[in-house]
Amino acid sequence: MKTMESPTRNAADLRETYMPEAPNTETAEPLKEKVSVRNLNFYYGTHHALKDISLPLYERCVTAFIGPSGCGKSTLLRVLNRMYDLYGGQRAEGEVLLDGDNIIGPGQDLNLLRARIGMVFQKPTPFPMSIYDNIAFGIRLYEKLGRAQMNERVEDALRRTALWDEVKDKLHNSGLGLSGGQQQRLCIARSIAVRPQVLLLDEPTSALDPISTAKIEELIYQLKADYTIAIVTHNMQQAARTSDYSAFMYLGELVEFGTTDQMFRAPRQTRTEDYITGRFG
Ligand SMILES: Nc1ncnc2c1ncn2[C@@H]1O[C@H](COP(=O)(O)OP(=O)(O)OP(=O)(O)O)[C@@H](O)[C@H]1O
Repeated sequence: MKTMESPTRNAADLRETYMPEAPNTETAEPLKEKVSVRNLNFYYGTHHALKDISLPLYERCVTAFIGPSGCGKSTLLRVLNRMYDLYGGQRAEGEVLLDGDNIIGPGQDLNLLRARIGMVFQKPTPFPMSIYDNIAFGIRLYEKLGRAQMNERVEDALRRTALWDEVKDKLHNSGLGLSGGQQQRLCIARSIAVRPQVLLLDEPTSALDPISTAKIEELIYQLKADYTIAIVTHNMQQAARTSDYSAFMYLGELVEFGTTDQMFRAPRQTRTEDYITGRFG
C-alpha cells in the first residue's frame, strides 16, 4: 500500500513537509548498538530472501525499514525475534547480536528471547479475553506477581499506550470489543508489559484511520525513551516522522542505511531517492 501524496516531490521536500523538526540524533552520549545485524542471509527453502544484510539498531532510537513490496522488510523483522523458527524449511545464517549475544545461534531460550524482543503485527491481534487479561497473560508467563503488583503493571502498560482513560472502566470487557486503533494500542501495551528491550512493529498502522495512526506515531515517539524500536512501513511520511534511522531495502539487499534526516534530505543512492519520492515501487 502506498500513501505518497505526490509522486513528484523530491526527498528533501518530503522531509521538510512531514518532519519539520527532525528527531535529535545528535546526543551527547555515543550511540550504543543494541542490535547488530551482521552478514545476515535468510532462506525460505531455496529462496534467498535476505542477502548479506549488515546494519545496527541503535539503543533508544527508531529505525524504519522501507522498500518496495517483497524486498524482505518483514522477513528481517521476523528474523530479529526468530519468528521463523515456528516454520520448517526456513533458515538464517550470519549473526544478530543483542547486546553482543548472537540470538540466531543455537542454545537460545526462545520464550525468553521473545520477552526481550517484542513484536506487533500489521493487523491488531488481541487475545480473545478481557482487556486486563490481554496484558496480564504475557506477564504471567514470565513473572509471578501478586494481585496489587499485577494491577499496577496492567495500569502502567495501559497508561504508557495512552489507553488507560479509555478503558479503565471496562478492564474486564473483551479486548475484541475495542476499536481497531485501540486494539493496536492494546497489542503494543501487551508487548511492553513484559518489559522487552526491543520492540518490532510490522506496519502497525496500515489498518488504522488517520487519528489512530497519529496516536500510534505519538506513542512510538514516547516509547523510544525506553525502547529500541524497528518499524516496517510503506508510508514514507510515517518513516520520516517517526524514525531516527532508515534502512532502504531492495530485492533482499540493503541498499542504503543512514539517519532518516540524511536519507530523506540527501539519499546517496538513486534507487533510494526514486523510491522515497514515489518514482518506483
Ligand atoms: N513464507 C514464505 N515462503 C516463501 N517465500 C516467502 C515467504 N514469506 C515471504 N517470502 C518471500 O520472501 C521475500 C521477502 O518477503 P517479505 O514479506 O519479507 O517482503 P516485504 O518487504 O515485507 O513485503 P511487503 O512490503 O509486501 O510486506 C519475497 O520474495 C516473498 O515472496
